[in-house]
Amino acid sequence: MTQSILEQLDAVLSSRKDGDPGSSYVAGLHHKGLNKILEKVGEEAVETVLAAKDAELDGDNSKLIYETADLWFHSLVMLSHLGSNHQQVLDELARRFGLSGLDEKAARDNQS
Ligand SMILES: N=c1c2ncn([C@@H]3O[C@H](COP(=O)(O)OP(=O)(O)OP(=O)(O)O)[C@@H](O)[C@H]3O)c2ncn1[C@@H]1O[C@H](COP(=O)(O)O)[C@@H](O)[C@H]1O
Repeated sequence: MTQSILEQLDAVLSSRKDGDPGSSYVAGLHHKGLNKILEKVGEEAVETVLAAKDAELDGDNSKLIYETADLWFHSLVMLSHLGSNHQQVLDELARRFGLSGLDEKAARDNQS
């Protein structure tokens, strides 16, 4: 089975918990600890907000996409550091989507 990019990334992030902080950025973050990771998440969140404002002004979303990738990446490092992973977030979103999502699918299936 092909692994999604998030599954592959989670596996790498997890493996970096025992990695060499000198040769791996993620191992370096794990080594520095939760406060450093949270600092990065906060920093990337601010950069994402600023990029969204710029995107609204100039109509170019490329920096916004780049910064959002940085934010997602550091959020995944945070989850990994605390023993969680992306799948638990997807499960939570799926739970919220819940019945309304199933209704939409049923409506689409009925149309086809
Ligand atoms: N996807 C990423 C990724 N996205 C962003 N970053 C890093 O996140 C940092 C972004 O923070 P900044 O822009 O503030 O850059 P910085 O000034 O270098 O950061 P600080 O010194 O302030 O901490 C950069 O150093 C980026 O290289 C990433 N570093 C690694 N990965 C992936 O993570 C995996 C493991 O990486 P290593 O642990 O380095 O092997 C690899 O598969 C990589 O592809």
